[in-house]
Amino acid sequence: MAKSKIILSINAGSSSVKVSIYLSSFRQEPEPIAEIQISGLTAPPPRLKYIRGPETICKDKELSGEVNSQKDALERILDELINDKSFQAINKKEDINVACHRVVHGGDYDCPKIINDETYNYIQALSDLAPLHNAPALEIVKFCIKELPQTRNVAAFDSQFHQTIPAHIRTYPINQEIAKSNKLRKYGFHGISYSFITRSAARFLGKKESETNLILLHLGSGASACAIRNGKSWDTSMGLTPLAGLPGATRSGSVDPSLVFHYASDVGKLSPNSTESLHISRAEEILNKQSGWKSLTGTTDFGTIASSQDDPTMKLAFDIFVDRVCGFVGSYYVTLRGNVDALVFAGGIGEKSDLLRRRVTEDIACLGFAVDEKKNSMKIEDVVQDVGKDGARHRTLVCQTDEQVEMARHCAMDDTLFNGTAGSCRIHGYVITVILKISPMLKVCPRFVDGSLKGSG
Ligand SMILES: Nc1ncnc2c1ncn2[C@@H]1O[C@H](COP(=O)(O)OP(=O)(O)O)[C@@H](O)[C@H]1O
Ligand SMILES: CC(=O)OP(=O)(O)O
Ligand SMILES: [Mg+2]
Repeated sequence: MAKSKIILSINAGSSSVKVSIYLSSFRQEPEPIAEIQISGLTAPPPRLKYIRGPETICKDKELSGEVNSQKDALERILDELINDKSFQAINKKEDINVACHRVVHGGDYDCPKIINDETYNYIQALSDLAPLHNAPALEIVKFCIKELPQTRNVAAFDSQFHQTIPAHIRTYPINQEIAKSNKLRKYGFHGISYSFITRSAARFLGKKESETNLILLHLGSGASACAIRNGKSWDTSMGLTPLAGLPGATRSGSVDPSLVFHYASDVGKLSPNSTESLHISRAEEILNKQSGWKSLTGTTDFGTIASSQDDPTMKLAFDIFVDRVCGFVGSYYVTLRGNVDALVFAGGIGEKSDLLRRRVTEDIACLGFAVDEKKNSMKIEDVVQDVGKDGARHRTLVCQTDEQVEMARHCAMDDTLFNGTAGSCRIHGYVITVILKISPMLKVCPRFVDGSLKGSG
């Protein structure tokens, strides 16, 4: 019987870093032993929450100036875990066997990969297509490779779940030669979350996943919608990048593409914040980082917007969100031909704002969705909770999504990720030595290239 391993699941979102720690045996459900997160990176001061087993160690501690990026957040999280003498599972860095990283843009990858030279470079090349996510996630990967040399690093991709989107939905009506050579298509994101929600909702409904049709809403700092047809992604609102579709904390969501040319004369130029690892134009920077709730209201916290509806500015932001969300629900209702087992709300806003759920369901009542006022205003405590009105044509659910456990599951269920060979990685001058398990994989997988090991996941 193989030894249990400690898996660290690292979810670097645009406004938070959430880390869950699991004790895991091969092909068993990972057992959660602690979770720790730093949120509010776009609405300082950031806040720390740490739960170990049944104990809440720290609920909502304000952090002073030292945490400014996702990498800072992970550094702080690791310090907290290693210095917690009561946390027996991790006494030293070497106790962490696998670090699984949420990487938003995985291009054509359709499954998680061990991070080695090849996969690292592939992900880095996609950084410009997920400017709020891939570069910060890679900073975290780099940090782990340097600080946790004994740990196997795995990347799980938000885009991998959407590889099933059919050609007529994922193709943009542009020159197809250019589209193919530049890989311009709809990729879609939040897929790790959608995979968790689909499985959880199907189980809740007592249906086989492969027979379940859902409209899913992951509404957090970044927000998107997804149509699930027979358990698989059929359409989703984000596209080539996570900017498309719904507005978010700092993102505009979809706007007329020509808007960019009318915004200001210099927005096409490279932003001063462009770096070696991320080339971003002023236009992309404005639409990704200086739009959305921040530009409309001054806050990125949708909780504040929802609770300030007497203020016309806050009301406008809220109404815009309801309008755009309803637009996608209507569109996905049609693309699923009305075969919808449930509408599911998830993500920070979807799980916490009963007002948003009520307003959206009121506006799509013509499709047969309705929430029960009492059920909808109750605290969401289960993984999936029914908030729908008895007798409504379609069910309405809330799912407390868990991207970290979904990633840990990938690692626990897959032989290569859990037991396989880890490739070493040479990044920015660091040559990282790894636990190289002498295995049959050696024959087919890794090859030495100028001193570093190039392996495939
Ligand atoms: N009570 C609340 N009502 C509405 N929105 C909330 C509430 N609490 C938190 N939020 C929103 O949830 C967002 C975070 O969602 P989350 O899914 O955790 O974000 P991330 O995209 O960083 O993963 C915050 O930006 C905040 O706007
Ligand atoms: C893809 C995306 O927007 O992720 P998040 O909501 O975590 O920022
Ligand atoms: Mg998120």
